[in-house]
Amino acid sequence: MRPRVGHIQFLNCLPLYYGLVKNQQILLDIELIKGTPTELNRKLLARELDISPISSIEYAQNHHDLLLLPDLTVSADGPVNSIYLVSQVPITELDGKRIALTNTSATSVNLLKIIIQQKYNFRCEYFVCPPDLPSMLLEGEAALLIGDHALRAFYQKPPGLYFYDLGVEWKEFTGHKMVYAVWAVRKEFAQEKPHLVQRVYEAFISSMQYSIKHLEEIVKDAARWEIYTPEFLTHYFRGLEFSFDEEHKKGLLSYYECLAKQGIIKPIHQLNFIEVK
Ligand SMILES: C=C(O[C@@H]1C=C(C(=O)O)C=C[C@H]1O)C(=O)O
Repeated sequence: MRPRVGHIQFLNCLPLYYGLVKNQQILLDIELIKGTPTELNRKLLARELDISPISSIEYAQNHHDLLLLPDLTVSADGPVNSIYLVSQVPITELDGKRIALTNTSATSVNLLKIIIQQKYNFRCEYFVCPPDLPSMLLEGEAALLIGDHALRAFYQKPPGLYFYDLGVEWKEFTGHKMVYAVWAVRKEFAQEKPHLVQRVYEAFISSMQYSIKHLEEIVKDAARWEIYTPEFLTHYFRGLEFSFDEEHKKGLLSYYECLAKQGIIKPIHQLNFIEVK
């Protein structure tokens, strides 16, 4: 059976997908399954996927069953430009209010809870719903959107709303980079088929390297189908980081520490990676 590999169906992962498409052979040798982060999180744990990008919190919650792929994340150093708390009042007036959370996210909904409680010292009430801004704001004072839903909302900026980039809030609060997604493989699969994991890993790494060199080409292709200007897309992609270096590790462990402090996860101090050649 070909390895079943997840793909986040947001523009933020287009640079990683783009290079795979250029490498036609790998697309014949894997089954690529698209979904939102929460769909992919669920599928990897349900053994419906073998390797996938998942929400970074999901690794912390299931690290006994998973291994990380080195050198790959979806991260940002400050502004991420596609994770917004959209509010009808300034953020400083949100204490005690209801906040709608998109059902597509796991990392960012918990990042928001950290920001609200540990940075602002507020208590809010949260409810989860599909990412539709008008209906979210009917019931909530503010709404959290991620990925393409957040990008679109920001681009079309309805009047009278305040937009808070969670990457900026996190950077102000901790001084760290923020890691939103990591690539993980089920431990069992990695033990049984290390050569396949190596192959998929190499394909993603060369895809990432291709994309960094050919950003203009990706923007041009994407702009044909999207509402955004090429300048907007270039700025968006340039703000994203796909690597996993020491600074990303520090940022990720600091996020895990904040989550544990708030009782959302059990403490985790170590990241376990597959061995690659
Ligand atoms: C940068 C983003 O990061 C995403 C946010 C995720 C989450 O909140 O669980 C998961 C995967 C990432 O692709 C985004 O969606 O805009």
